[in-house]
Amino acid sequence: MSPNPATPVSLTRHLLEEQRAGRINADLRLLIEVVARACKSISIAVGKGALGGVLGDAGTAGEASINIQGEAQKKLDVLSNEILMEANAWGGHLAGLASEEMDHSVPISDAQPRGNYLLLFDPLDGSSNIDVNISVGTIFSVLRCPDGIGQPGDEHYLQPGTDQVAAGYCTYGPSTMLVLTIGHGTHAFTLDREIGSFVLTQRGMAIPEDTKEFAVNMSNQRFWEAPMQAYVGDLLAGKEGPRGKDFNMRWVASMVADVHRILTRGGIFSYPLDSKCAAKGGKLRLMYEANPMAFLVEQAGGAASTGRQRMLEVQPTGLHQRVPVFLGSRTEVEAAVKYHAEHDAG
Ligand SMILES: O=P(O)(O)OC[C@H]1O[C@](O)(COP(=O)(O)O)[C@@H](O)[C@@H]1O
Repeated sequence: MSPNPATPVSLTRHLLEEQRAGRINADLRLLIEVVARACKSISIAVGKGALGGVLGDAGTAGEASINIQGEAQKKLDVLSNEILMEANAWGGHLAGLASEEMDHSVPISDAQPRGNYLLLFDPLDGSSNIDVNISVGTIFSVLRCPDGIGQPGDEHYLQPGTDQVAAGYCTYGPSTMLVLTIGHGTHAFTLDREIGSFVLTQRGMAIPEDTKEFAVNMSNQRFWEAPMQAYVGDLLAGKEGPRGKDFNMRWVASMVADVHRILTRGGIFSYPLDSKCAAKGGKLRLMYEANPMAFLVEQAGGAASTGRQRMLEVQPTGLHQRVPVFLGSRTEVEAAVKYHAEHDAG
């Protein structure tokens, strides 16, 4: 439902109304505001591009800077991580933070103001698209810090996605948009650059049940498991095939952009298990990519699965754990899961 443009609702007002309704407390409300402000700074840096000297690889003297994922970091990966760390370390709402770009979580020190939440984030998603001016984004997830834990360690973040109290992403594209859930629907805010604040532009996003659009990196097809080969084979067979309808394909290779399209008009996004990433358990990370996106998608009436399990019920075993991902329009995710179940049933 599109809000009344005559009375724009800022993110601050929206969150205050949620607090008045007893759906969020002041600490979490202010934490989300801190993350949103950091995303505004990242949006400015991304928007400057080459003019800001932020394109290209991080690292010095031709030495690439490699992160815990074994990936060469981009300058914007490092800058975005620093912006989020700095803003949140002094926000006063956290006990600790964890990032795709850092080996281990970082507890808030006694010298800094502390809170009761744990923040996990992918500071800049879609890194392969940074230098070619295609939409990228920031993804975040918020958990409670277990009671009585002064200095949280990595093990305290290993909570299933159902324990998230908030999740969101910010996409840096033609416009900068923040998409957010606190467990009462999924809502989209657009950054009004003139006034410098996020304004509610879509309240209660709803993913269509059915779809004719799928998103997957088809170049990995030969590495896929048999059920995934069968599932996509039937999509490509179109209306002459067992699915009885034609499907279109899209792949931006920035999860935030692909998921935003799906939250806006439906579809299914998948990054399945393949023999290239099988040893790692998948390509995408559970804690700061799959879980926050799954929470947003479910709150918009969609579904999210590993292909074999509801994503939000996966018990995490590692901070940078990877999982297969299927999310989007409910009936289509159920269809993909059914191919895996039938295959596994032999
Ligand atoms: O390069 P591929 O195989 O198409 O994978 C693209 C996927 O990898 C990602 O870029 C991984 O995220 P990072 O850029 O944060 O590492 C996703 O955004 C995207 O969906």
